[in-house]
Amino acid sequence: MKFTKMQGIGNDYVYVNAFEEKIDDPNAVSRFVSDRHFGIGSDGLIMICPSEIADCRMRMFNEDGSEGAMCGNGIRCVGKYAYDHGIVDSLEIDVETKAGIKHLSMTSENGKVVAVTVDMGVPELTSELPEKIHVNGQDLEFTGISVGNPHAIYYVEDVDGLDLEKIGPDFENHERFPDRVNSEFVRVIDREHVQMRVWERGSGETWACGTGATACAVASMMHGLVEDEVEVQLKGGNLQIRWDRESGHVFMTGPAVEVFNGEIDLSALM
Ligand SMILES: N[C@@H](CCC[C@H](N)C(=O)O)C(=O)O
Repeated sequence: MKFTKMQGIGNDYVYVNAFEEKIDDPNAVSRFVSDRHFGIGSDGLIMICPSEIADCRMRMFNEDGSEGAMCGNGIRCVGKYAYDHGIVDSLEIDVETKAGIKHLSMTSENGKVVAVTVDMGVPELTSELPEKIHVNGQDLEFTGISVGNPHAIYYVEDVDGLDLEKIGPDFENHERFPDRVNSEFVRVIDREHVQMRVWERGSGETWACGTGATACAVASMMHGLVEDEVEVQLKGGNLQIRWDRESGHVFMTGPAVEVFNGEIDLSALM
């Protein structure tokens, strides 16, 4: 199988051009290629597929093989791949996802895409503002936001000090979230900057999460903690999030990078 390794601020996926490649069992392929010791090494698998209603379609799979409805860092890389590899010839494109069609506005340098702004749509509050929860032996408060996939935002004083490998699974699998949840741990730095770490459903701690950063920014805006345009600082870099309250749409801007191309033998899976 031919693939391209790409990353958006350290949230890395194996991308497969499904206009040319066929994958019979993407869940198993995702588990196989994601393995950082026996596979390629990634947070999951993303397929760039033909679409009947948009310029292309993104299917994303977490490291554990589960399919996600939306991926903020992934969709920026899908846009870059589609433009740089000639699937589209416009810097303004629509990408079909399981969470609906997303519009991408891309910026290029020397004919290659370097940054992408994604219209993430209208976020939805999925909890009380905030809601109490007993998790990991503590009484905490979270704010639930859906941007096509589910997020729970927790405000903490010491983001760097959290042992996410230890506590993450309790947050992900809490009974309040029957479909599991992506969990964001957030510190407000000032009215224009927040720091965030994420424990992703299906992939564990990743260096960044675009939908998570969007949800965290929107929660912070709803709580009146920050302005309507904010920089979210993650382990792998920064994302700009802007909420246009008039239309309700939220926009995420960040880089997209191609790391290398390769070919992998999948016969071990057959
Ligand atoms: N890393 C992604 C989110 C991937 C999907 C998520 N783990 C889920 O299962 O909902 C991002 O950048 O948004």
